Amino acid sequence: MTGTSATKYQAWKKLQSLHSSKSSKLVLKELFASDPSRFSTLSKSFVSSSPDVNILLDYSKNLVDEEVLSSLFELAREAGVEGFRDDMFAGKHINTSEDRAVLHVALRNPPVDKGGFKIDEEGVDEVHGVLAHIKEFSDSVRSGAWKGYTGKAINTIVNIGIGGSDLGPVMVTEALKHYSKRDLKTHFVSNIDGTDLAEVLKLCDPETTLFIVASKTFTTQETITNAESAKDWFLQTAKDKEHVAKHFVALSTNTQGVTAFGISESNMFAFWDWVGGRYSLWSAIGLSIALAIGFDNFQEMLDGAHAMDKHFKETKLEDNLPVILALVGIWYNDFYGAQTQALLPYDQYMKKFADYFQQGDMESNGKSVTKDGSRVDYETGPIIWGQSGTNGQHAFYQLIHQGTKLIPCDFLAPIETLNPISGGKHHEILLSNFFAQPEALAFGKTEEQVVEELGAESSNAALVKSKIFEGNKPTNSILFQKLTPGTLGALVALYEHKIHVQGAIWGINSYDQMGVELGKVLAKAILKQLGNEKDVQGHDSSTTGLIHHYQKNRK
Ligand SMILES: O=P(O)(O)OC[C@H]1O[C@H](O)[C@@H](O)[C@@H](O)[C@@H]1O
Repeated sequence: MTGTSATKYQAWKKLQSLHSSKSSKLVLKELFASDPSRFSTLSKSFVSSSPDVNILLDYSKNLVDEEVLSSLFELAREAGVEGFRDDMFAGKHINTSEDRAVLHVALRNPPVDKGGFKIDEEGVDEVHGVLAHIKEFSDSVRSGAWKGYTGKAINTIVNIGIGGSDLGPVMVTEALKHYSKRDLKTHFVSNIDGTDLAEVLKLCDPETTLFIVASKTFTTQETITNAESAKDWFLQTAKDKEHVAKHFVALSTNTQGVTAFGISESNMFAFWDWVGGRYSLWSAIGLSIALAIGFDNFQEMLDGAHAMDKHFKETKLEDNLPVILALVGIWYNDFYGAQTQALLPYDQYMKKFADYFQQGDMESNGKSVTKDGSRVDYETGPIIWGQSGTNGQHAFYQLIHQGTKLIPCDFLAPIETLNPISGGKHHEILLSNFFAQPEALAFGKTEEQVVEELGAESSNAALVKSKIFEGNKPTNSILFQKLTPGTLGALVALYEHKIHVQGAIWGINSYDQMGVELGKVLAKAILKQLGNEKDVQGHDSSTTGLIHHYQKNRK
């Protein structure tokens, strides 16, 4: 069961021996040649009618055969993935180190009488009330009914937050820009570097700007400092503190912190400790999303995620998209020694998708002890990276094709574009690349092909070698109908559940983030010492030397 060291599972041992005995025989060219129905066997669809979502996952271009796949599913069963999944949906405290439930699925759960899951946990029955508050508020700002302190409507939103209180809204407002209200500008300030806030404030008019202070804990140094500075900037013009109420709202679980900051409770949108920061875009943290794209679109995104939740909860493992993605990922991560996983959306709107899942995946599964406190003796979470195609093709694909590292890639693309300019020509070119890259990665180019192509020049042996593509590089292809709010919701939930399944198999706690603490504590201690050289105490010679160098040279 979860918390167990993964190497103890029989299926894990079996996979190790399968890797030793047959990895050299898992050659995509041969696997495809010997099985004409490989694509139809190893591709699965997720279909929802409300909202309308259609996602095809083709995982046939992976270095797996029937035996490997069935052992991977055995591993999932042996590790108790199904029970652990059900525990999450039931509100059990699967975040053991913090003794918390993990209920981002409750944020997109319809009422039980409308087909929602029954979840018992404090706060769950408040979810729809907060959604109603988000609707009421976003409708009133978008319609112009909400007025700033001089009676003007709001035309600029500034979300101040960091990590999970920033990355989700940033990714989604970009991904769903097509649906956004263009006369309402949305900006995001996250970095403590004053440049971030200063540059955004240059674009704002205090009379027409609404600041959203987004922080689960309301103690995060970057966010509180940025919010204080934004308030000072606002009051330089507005003068009267009473006006803050019209221009500042808060998204938080910390009512006391919010009111101490000067934001009234009626301008606070609550959420609960069972919402992890990196899983919070579905909560009040999504207020900037609802403002940008309207509440109906926000709701459709929640519904798309819920449809994926149902699929994850109710579909047998062999047909379960998040489980399949998780298991093939584990095959490369733990048996082939792959260090990274690339996310490559062929949709410009999804250009922040990989950035978003850097936190989603790496903060969740970047752990090295199991839930029962033992050091793992296997690899856990992969390094997530990527960017939108075809830009990546002209930047880093060289290394994926011909470098020495194994980089499993997920390719994602919409069948229909939202911008069919020039008669759809751009989209056809984009998709031809989406189809070509996984094909090239899988099947490569042999020496014979290169020699034939080069003709007379083939006497140059080095040139021939440089043009060979070894191939056999694994990919998943995810083809969805169109980038609608519902589809985006389903795609994000797909990857969330992939992370959950991998964490369950590795026996780690995917829902705490102790690793972000130490640096924060040290920075606070150092901040107190920066004023005076004499105060710089308790550090190694490198850190002391760096601080002294700064102190001597600052102006
Ligand atoms: O919303 P908050 O509380 O400001 O936290 C912002 C971020 O802080 C830390 O980096 C982590 O805990 C993240 O998971 C979190 O998203």
